[in-house]
Amino acid sequence: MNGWRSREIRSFRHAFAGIYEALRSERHMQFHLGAALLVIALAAWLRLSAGDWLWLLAAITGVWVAELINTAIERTVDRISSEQHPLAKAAKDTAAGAVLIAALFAVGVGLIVLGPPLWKACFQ
Ligand SMILES: Nc1ncnc2c1ncn2[C@@H]1O[C@H](COP(=O)(O)OP(=O)(O)OP(=O)(O)O)[C@@H](O)[C@H]1O
Repeated sequence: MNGWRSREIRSFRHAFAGIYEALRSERHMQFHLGAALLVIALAAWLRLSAGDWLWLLAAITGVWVAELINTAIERTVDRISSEQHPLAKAAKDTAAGAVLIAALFAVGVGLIVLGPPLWKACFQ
């Protein structure tokens, strides 16, 4: 039981270390953190419904997961070789494409969910 628990704690520690490392080294991750905090603050200020919160949290999670996987793929490709190769380019570009799709989804959700109540709060 104790062994199982310490293994679980170690896994959590490794996962948090990965998130910290990505945040420390990737300026895109820092931007995503700032954007997520801003969106959460706005959602709290606008007192959005539980359904709206779910859309926002899904969008934030999607971007973070895509960016973390993108970072892992970049690191793996760089670890294998620093030589220029079309497959290395394809791997990195495809991973970047995943981030782009998640980010576009997040922008869409932000406009649909935050746009109308924000407009109302600011201009009506
Ligand atoms: N080994 C390689 N072989 C061929 N093309 C590469 C290679 N490494 C990077 N590239 C090309 O350069 C682009 C930028 O790669 P890089 O590793 O600098 O990531 P990045 O765009 O700086 O990402 P981030 O800003 O998130 O760190 C890649 O998307 C790819 O098109």
